[in-house]
Amino acid sequence: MYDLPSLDVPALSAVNGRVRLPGSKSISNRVLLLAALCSGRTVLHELLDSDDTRVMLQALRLLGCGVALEGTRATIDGLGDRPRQAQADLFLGNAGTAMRPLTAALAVLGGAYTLHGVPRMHERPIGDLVDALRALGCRIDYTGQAGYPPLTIGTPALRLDQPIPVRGDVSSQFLTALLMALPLAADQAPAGGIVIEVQGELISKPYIDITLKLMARFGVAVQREGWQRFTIARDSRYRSPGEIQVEADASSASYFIAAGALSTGASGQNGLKIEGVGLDSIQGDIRFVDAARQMGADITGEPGALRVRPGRQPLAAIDLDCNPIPDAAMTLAVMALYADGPSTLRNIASWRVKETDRLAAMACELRKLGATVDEGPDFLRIVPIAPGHWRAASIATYDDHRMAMCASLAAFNPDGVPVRIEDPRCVAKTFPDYFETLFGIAQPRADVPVICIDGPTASGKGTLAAALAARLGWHYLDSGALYRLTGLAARRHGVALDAAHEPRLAELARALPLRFADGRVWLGDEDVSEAIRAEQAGMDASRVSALPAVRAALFELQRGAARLPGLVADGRDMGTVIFPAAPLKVFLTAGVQERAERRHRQLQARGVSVTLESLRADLQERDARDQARATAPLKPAPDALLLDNSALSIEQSVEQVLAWWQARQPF
Ligand SMILES: Nc1ncnc2c1ncn2[C@@H]1O[C@H](COP(=O)(O)OP(=O)(O)OP(=O)(O)O)[C@@H](O)[C@H]1O
Ligand SMILES: Nc1ccn([C@H]2C[C@H](O)[C@@H](COP(=O)(O)O)O2)c(=O)n1
Repeated sequence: MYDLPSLDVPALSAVNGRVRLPGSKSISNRVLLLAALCSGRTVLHELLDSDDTRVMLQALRLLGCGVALEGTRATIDGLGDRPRQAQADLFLGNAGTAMRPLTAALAVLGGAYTLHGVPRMHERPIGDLVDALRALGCRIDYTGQAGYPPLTIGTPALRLDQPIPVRGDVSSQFLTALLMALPLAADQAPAGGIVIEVQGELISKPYIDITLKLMARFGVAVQREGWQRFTIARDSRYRSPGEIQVEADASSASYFIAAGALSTGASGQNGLKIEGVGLDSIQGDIRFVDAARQMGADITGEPGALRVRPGRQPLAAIDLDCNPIPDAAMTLAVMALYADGPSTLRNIASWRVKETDRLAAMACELRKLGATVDEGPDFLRIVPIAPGHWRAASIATYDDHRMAMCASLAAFNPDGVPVRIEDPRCVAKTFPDYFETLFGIAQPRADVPVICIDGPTASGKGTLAAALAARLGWHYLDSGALYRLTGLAARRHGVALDAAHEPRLAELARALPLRFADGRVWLGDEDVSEAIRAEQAGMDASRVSALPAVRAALFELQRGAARLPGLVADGRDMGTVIFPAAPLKVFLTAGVQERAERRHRQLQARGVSVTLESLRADLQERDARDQARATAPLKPAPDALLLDNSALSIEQSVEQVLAWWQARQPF
């Protein structure tokens, strides 16, 4: 996950290959609660690991459930045969799929509970659900603003003989919450069962369908009359199905379907396989496929998977009632930017009470990209952006995961402008590794951005480059480590480090069995992290690096390190030979005495005893060799910016380079 203030997504041209998506949020939190409410043990496979499921899991633990988590597999021992905690304070973040159903379940069961969340959760209405619960005898009080969390829950005196009215036109989660909670009171039901009557036109019906299908898996079959009347039989009781496989998230699939549809060029033609969710999904957002097809996407179903290829381009404009797919419809809003005319997304008033007011947020952010957008009370009309008119924009995400994921689709613009995503961490709500997943299958429209840091020994290149990479969320290439590893491999094989053995040394370099993992460097089975940092290893590296065949052998490996979203590379020839087209090259220097002292302090800290004088001499010898060699000598690229950091702190050097980088950005 990118835990950064912002993430710059370079312009993208295509996606291809295969992608496996995390589990559905809607299914994950429903099955977690159902597993908690039944007797026996339920094993949930491919459960989503995200902010919203984490708050649910923590709440279930506090209520007394057995919860064991192993990767994406959760084992839940339900409260049907375990003592339930009669009191608990439950923090539910911004998870509507936890707040609403837990409110209903605990209000029906009774106890002394407090339910609260992040400030935005306290702005998301829950009054219609609370009214319905109070009408059947539940005791619920608001501790803040009436109609909104936080809430306290007491012990009910249930009256189940009359139909329970609930509004269906604000959020379908209120009905879902009642449906999942009321089987807990089935033993007190009248002979005809417990009846729920929906008032107003029910929105987001497919989500109710998921609820009913999952309740049936747990042994409770609800009788449905249209979308107005639901009856829970008197003998209803939750029973564990034993195991449940959670489908991949159909809403998350929408971003990859859109990316596949927007792909251009040969690399996108083979398409993208989206694994974990197929056309037979129980999730309502699978209907996004129909909308995307209507716009021209070429989507085929495979067992448990979808395949998307670019179809019609530009996409066809649409005019659609998006009520059944409120979440995935946000993806259509961005696809509309690439259409052949204005698109209208209707019946999306529920967007206003989601993680943010999504109607206002989407309109505002699409305009930043250059679109003309009309925002109505319950619709958006989006005029596409003509090629040549896309603007590089810094997109605000409003702590809303879907805003961030939608915004990334603007990177497929034909003008090749990058897009900046503010607070990319918000995707943790449903898809913590969204950007890593996208970058893993996306092709950049042009070269991946690279910042080169070259300079003499101990000038601080590695320290600066690693810090820059962390600040930007980019990859980091320590090219010196490759020469150090080659020198070490040669010593291990007894090969002399001289020109007479150049072909053999090049062979070793080409076949280095290297692995970088968890900050450690491995050569075959040996952890050589310390060994390659010895001063002798630096000197050996300097020797083998003077040989052209060795340099040639390591060329492709270094070039291949330039991966999305960007690379910071440090060495001697990053700017001159490996990445000559890099948009920012820095030649980092410091006085020789300063560098010798830094290295001296560094070695002392590692417990290595060496004199300052000998270090200084070694350093000068190494620099002289690196500068004098015929191939790729150490020297600044003609377009490099010089940075003498003798009198700068590490942080000052980092800020300086970031300022140079930012000055080159269009945002
Ligand atoms: N601006 C700075 N001010 C003070 N100390 C620094 C500065 N930059 C780096 N250092 C320190 O200098 C030491 C050498 O830095 P580093 O190892 O990053 O240099 P390098 O150029 O990558 O070296 P090499 O050429 O051997 O790879 C480290 O201990 C680092 O913390
Ligand atoms: N791009 C590079 C990187 C390193 N070398 C050589 C020259 C150095 O003396 C030696 C060790 O590098 P360090 O780890 O100290 O950065 O490797 C090179 O020629 N080209």
